[in-house]
Amino acid sequence: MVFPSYENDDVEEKNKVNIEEFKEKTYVAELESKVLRMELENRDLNRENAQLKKENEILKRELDKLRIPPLILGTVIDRVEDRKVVVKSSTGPSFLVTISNFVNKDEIVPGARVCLNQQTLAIVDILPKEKDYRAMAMEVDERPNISFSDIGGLEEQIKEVKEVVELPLTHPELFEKVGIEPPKGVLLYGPPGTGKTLLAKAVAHETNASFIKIVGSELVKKFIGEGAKLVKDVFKLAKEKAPCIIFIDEIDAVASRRTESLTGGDREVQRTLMQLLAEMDGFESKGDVKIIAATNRPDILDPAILRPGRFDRIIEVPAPSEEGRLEILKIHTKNMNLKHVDLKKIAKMTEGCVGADLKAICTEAGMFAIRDGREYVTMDDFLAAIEKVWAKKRDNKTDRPTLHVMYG
Ligand SMILES: Nc1ncnc2c1ncn2[C@@H]1O[C@H](COP(=O)(O)OP(=O)(O)OP(=O)(O)O)[C@@H](O)[C@H]1O
Repeated sequence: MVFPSYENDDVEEKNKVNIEEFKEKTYVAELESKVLRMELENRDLNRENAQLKKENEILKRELDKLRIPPLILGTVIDRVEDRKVVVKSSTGPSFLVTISNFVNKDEIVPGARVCLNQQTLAIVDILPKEKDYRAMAMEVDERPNISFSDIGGLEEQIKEVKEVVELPLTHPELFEKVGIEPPKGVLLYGPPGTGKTLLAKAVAHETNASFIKIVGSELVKKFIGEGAKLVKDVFKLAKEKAPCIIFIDEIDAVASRRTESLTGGDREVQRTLMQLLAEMDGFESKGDVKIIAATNRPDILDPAILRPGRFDRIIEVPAPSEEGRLEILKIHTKNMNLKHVDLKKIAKMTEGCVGADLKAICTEAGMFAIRDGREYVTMDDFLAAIEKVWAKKRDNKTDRPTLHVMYG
C-alpha cells in the first residue's frame, strides 16, 4: 500500500516553520542589536551634548566678561579682512581690531557703531541703530508734572530757585531794565533724597519749560569717550527745546577737583568737564536755557565750576526740620486712607530722615496695611514702617560732608 507522503509534508511543514522561526529570530536579533547600537549612540550623543553645554557655558561666561561695561564706543571706518576692521574709537585714535567670533560680521559695515572691549579692543557688541545711545543717557521730559506744592519743607529754597531760574525765564526784561545778567547756573547741594531733582522739575513745570536730565556719573562711566560729545548734544538739544531746564545730577562725578594723575579715566572726565565749562561760557545768560546742577558732594567740586558766570548761585537743600518733615508727610499721605495716625508725632520721631525716607515710610506703612488685608493705614503701620526704613538707613549710613568750598 502506498501511503500518502504525510511524513514528507510534515517534514516540509516543519522545515517551513523552522525557517519562519529562524527568520523571526534573526529579525528580532537584528532589531535588538539595532536598539543596542542606537542606545550606545544615544549615550555617546548625550555625553557629547553635556560636554558641548559645558563649553557653551564657559564661552558665555567669557562673552559676558568681554561685554562688561564700560566698553569703548567706536565707529567702523573700513573692513580690511574677513574679521579685521579699522575702527575710530570715541577716545580719538583709530585702531585695526578684530571682530569677536560671537558678533555677526555681516553687520560690521562702515558707519556702524560698535562697542570695543577695553583690554583687547575687539568688537564685542554692536550698538542698536534705531536707539541713539545719546537718548539713553538723557531723560527728556517735555512737561514735568511736579509743582512747588509737591515739595515740603523747602520754602526758602523754592523762593531762591524762583528768583534765580523762574524769573529770568518768565520776565527777562526785568534784568535788562536793571542792567544785570541773571545767574546762568544754580548748584543745589545736600544729602541724597532731599528734593533737589524735585526742585528742578518743579521750576520747569512752573515756567512751561522742557526738562533734560543727565547724570554725571553716567556721562563718564557708561559712555567712555562720549562724555564731551554728550554734553555738546545736551546743550544743542536744550536750545532746540528752549525754554529748557538742563538738570545735571551728580555733577561731582564730572566736576570734581582736577587731579594731577592723568589716567585714561581722569582724562576722560576732564574732557567732559572742559566741554561743560565751554558750553556754559558759550551760551547767553539772558537766554531761555537754564542749568541746575545737584551734588551730594560739594566739598570735592572743582572751584572753576563755581566761578561767577557758571554755577554762581549755590543753594543748600538740607534734610528737613521737624516742621518740614510734617509738611512732607502731609504731601505723601494726602491720598492715603489713614485711621488715627498722628503725623505730628511721626514728624517728631523721624529726625534725620530726608524727604525720600518719609516717602518710603508712607509707602511701607501702606504695604503693611495691605499685607494685613486692611484698606486703611494705622499708626502701628507707620511705626513698623519707620523701623524698617531706619534699619535700611542704618545699614548704609554715610556722614554728610559739610561745604568747605568758598567762592571768591
Ligand atoms: N522736600 C520734599 N518734599 C516732598 N517729597 C520729597 C522731598 N524730598 C524728597 N522727596 C521725595 O523723595 C523722592 C526723591 O527726591 P529727589 O529725587 O528730588 O531727591 P534728590 O535730592 O534729587 O536725591 P539725589 O541727590 O539722590 O538725586 C522724590 O520723588 C519725592 O517723592
